Amino acid sequence: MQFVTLNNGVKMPVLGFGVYQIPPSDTERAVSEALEVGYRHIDTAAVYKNEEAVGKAIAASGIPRDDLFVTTKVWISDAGEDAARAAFERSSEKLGLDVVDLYLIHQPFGDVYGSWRALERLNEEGRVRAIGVSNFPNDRLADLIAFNRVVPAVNQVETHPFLQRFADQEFMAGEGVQIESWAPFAEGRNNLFTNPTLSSIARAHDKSVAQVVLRWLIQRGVVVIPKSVRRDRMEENFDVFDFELADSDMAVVTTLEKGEPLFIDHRDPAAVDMLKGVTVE
Ligand SMILES: NC(=O)C1=CN([C@@H]2O[C@H](COP(=O)(O)OP(=O)(O)OC[C@H]3O[C@@H](n4cnc5c(N)ncnc54)[C@H](OP(=O)(O)O)[C@@H]3O)[C@@H](O)[C@H]2O)C=CC1
Ligand SMILES: O=C(O)C(=O)[C@@H](O)[C@H](O)C(=O)CO
Repeated sequence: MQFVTLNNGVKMPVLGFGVYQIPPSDTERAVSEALEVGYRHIDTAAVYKNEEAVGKAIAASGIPRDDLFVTTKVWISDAGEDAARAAFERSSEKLGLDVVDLYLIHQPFGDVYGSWRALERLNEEGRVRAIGVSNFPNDRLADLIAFNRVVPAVNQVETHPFLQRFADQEFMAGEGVQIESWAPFAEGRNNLFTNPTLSSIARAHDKSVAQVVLRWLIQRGVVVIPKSVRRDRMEENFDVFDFELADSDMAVVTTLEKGEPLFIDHRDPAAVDMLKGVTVE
C-alpha cells in the first residue's frame, strides 16, 4: 500500500474502501471481505447508517487497530459545536472505536464553524487523529482556514475522469489540504466503464477501466475510496500497484473533462434544500 502524509504527519492509505449505499444488512459482509482482500482504509459516514456494521466487521477481523485507517463524517443535522461533539460520540460508539483516524464535516452547510471547533477539540484530545472536510468549494475552504487554528487535513470531493479538479487540487495543495476523491468511477455514470478512451488505455496495459481510473487518480496524488459489494471487483480495484500509466495516458484522460458535477452542485442553493432533507437517524 502507498500512503500520503497529511498536514499533521498522519499517514493515510491512498486506496480505501467506500461504503455509501451499501445497505446496513450487507455492510458487515462487504467490509469483512474488503479487509480479507487487503483494504485497511474504510470510508463511512453517520448518514450512511452503516457505521455499526463497519464496526462489527473491524472487530471480527482481528486486524491490529494501528493497521487500520477509518474515516467517518458528521452530517448537516448535527452541525454546531455541541451537536457535532455528540454526533462524534454516537459514531465512535457505533464503530466500536475510541479513536477515529479521520473525522470530516460532511457538507459545507449549517454551523460549520461550530462543528470545526468540536473537531479541533476532538483532535486535541486524541479522539480523532486528523480532521477535515468534504464537499467544500475552494472559497469556503479558504474561509475556514483563515479563521481557524487547524487547517483541514483533507477535502473529500467528487473527483473522476469527467470532473478532474486539477485547479482545485492545486489550490488545496497550496493550503496543505489533501484532496480525496469520492465516486472515483462516477458511480458508472456517462458509461464510464465502457468509455472508449479509458478502454483503449486499459487494453494497452492489460488492465480494466476501473483499474486505469484508480491508477490515474493515485498517480495524480488523489486518495481514492472505490465502493463495490462484489468481492471480484474489490480485488480488481485493489490490484492497481503493479503498473504505471505513461505521461501520454495521463494526458489523454484529461480530454474527458465535462466541467461540472454529475451528482450535486454544492454552489447551487437547491443542493442545501435537498441535503437538508436527508436524515441521519
Ligand atoms: N463525501 C461525500 O459526499 C461522498 C462520499 N462518497 C464516498 O466515496 C465512496 C465511493 O463513491 P461511490 O459513490 O460509492 O461510487 P463509485 O464511483 O465508487 O462507484 C461505485 C459503483 O461502481 C460499481 N463498481 C465498483 N467497482 C467496479 C468495477 N471494478 N467494475 C465495474 N463496476 C464497479 C459499483 O457496483 P457494485 O457495488 O455492484 O460492484 C457501484 O455501482 C462511497 O462509497 C463513499 O464512501 C460517495 C459519495 C459522496
Ligand atoms: O454519499 C455521501 O457521502 C453524500 O454526501 C450524499 O450522497 C448524501 O449522503 C445523500 O444521500 C444524497 O442524496
